[in-house]
Amino acid sequence: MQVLGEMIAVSARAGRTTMLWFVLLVATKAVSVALIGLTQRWLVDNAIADITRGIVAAAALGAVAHAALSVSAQLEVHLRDDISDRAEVIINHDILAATSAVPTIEHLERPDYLDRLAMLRSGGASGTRALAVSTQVLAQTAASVLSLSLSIWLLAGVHPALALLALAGAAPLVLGNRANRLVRRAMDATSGLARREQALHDLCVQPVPGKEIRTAGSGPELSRRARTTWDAAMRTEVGARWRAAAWRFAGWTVFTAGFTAAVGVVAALAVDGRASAGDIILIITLASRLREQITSTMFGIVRLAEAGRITDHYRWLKTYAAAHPTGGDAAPERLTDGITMTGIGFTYPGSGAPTLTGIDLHLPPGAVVAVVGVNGAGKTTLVKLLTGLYTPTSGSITVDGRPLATIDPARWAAVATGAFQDFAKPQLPAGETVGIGDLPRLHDSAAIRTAVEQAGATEIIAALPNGAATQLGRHFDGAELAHGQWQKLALARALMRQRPLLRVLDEPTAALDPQAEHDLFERFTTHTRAAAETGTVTLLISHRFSTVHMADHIVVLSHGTILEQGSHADLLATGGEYAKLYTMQAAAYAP
Ligand SMILES: Nc1ncnc2c1ncn2[C@@H]1O[C@H](COP(=O)(O)OP(=O)(O)OP(=O)(O)O)[C@@H](O)[C@H]1O
Repeated sequence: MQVLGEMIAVSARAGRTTMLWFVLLVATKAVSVALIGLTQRWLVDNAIADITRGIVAAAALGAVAHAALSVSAQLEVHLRDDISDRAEVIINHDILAATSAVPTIEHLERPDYLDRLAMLRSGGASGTRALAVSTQVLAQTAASVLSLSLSIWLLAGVHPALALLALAGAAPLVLGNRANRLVRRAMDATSGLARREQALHDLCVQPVPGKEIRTAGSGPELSRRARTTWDAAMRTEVGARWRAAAWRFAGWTVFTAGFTAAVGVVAALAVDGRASAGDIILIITLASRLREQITSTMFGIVRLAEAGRITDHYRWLKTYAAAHPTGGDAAPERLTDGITMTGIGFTYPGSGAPTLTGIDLHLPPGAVVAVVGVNGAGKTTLVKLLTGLYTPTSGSITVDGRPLATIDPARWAAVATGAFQDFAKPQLPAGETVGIGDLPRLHDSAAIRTAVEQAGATEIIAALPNGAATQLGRHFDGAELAHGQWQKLALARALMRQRPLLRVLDEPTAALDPQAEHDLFERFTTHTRAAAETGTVTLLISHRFSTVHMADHIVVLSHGTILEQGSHADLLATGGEYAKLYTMQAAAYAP
């Protein structure tokens, strides 16, 4: 019932008046078929009885019924598509809003969420279109049922046994429904495989991974895996389709047997003189239309079932978003006490082992804190918790003594900024690529210039044919940049907010050479200390110790726990893990 309510609500939002006109049209079409059968009977009976006025009236009424049928059939398609197009825009907007409304990114890494999103976005009749057209299909199906019922009622008027055609007619509906359920279940069961195949396919055909795949010569193996995955999905789907076809065939066999029997009954009645010539015409007209009426009813039910499935995913997404309410307190304007993590533990959803355990860490205001550790130690995960992209499984994070959980995620995001190792390459004009780092100043060219300068990207913009106005990226025939140049722009984006409370730099310079990284961080730390009145905490993750040693405080992570922490000098003096790694790297870089 809720699914039905959701379908109707979407169409009402797309156009209430157009929808009412549409319902009126399909009802007219449904009644026209019965009227055509009746007028033909009157016409024939009046012609045999030689009643001129009756012939004229039946012919006129028949002509009106035919005209109503063809006009409503034409307009029906136009109105249905018009409402569906508008509804589809609304649905897509809702999906995007529901996806981006969730302040954490957990859902974007959850397979069940991605499966539902993939099914919704699959396009065509099995995606959002199915929902967009659902109310119109509902009205059309109701009209088909009405038309079918009128036909059966008229048939029963000639002889009650002819009403049994309804039973025969129900067979394709019932068995067809069973067939559709089979196919639907198979499609749901294979959506994960389809996503896996798509991921393998993308690896082979997209330019960035394609380079690596071709050099390694792993293309044939990946294609083989994609094919195996595809075959497995297809086997399940094709098997289900064959079984569904068998059920449909059985349904139509029952109907054909019933139709043959009905023709036999009418022939016997005519021989006995209990049926008029008009009755015979009526029976033939209606019975021949029965097949079309049953087909459209069945087709309508299939599409409604599909729409129900899609509506269910759509409602799930909206409920998921609603379960992550936004709102909360304002973030402080400046930090006086800093950010504190107490007893933090974190396990990724669906993962058995914790990634972080027992993290106790104080990030003082105005400090530059570096986090080091081997790959997989949990550095990025720590950043995800501090920026609010994930919620800790245990423990608490406080900002100037206030729990981060009570601060509005959107307002916390507005005072945090970050540059990440897996940075985005927004294909926008160069200035906007940087400006989106602080939306209110998207077109503030002075602010953009400053951020670009601090990120050491001035020369990159200057070399573009139209400077900051140059469209970037190949998707839109724009200028393409080198990977490291894109990374510098990502860094500039993170610098758009000049006075954040938290600035996260998660290996944002991995594509730069060590000297460039060193110079950049020197500028950064100077800048952060200059902005001391805001108390900005800068959290820096880097594998390069020549950069790390500039930090005020260094945290060494290992297997999700803090191994040691202190200043560069303290840690060297302790002679622990940090001292070992630092000495090793210094020796490797020594001339
Ligand atoms: N989305 C995720 N779902 C499940 N596990 C994850 C996810 N992201 C990371 N992990 C796991 O968490 C652990 C820590 O990952 P994290 O990215 O925090 O490490 P890191 O120290 O930043 O590593 P690197 O230096 O390579 O960037 C890894 O074992 C990784 O497999």
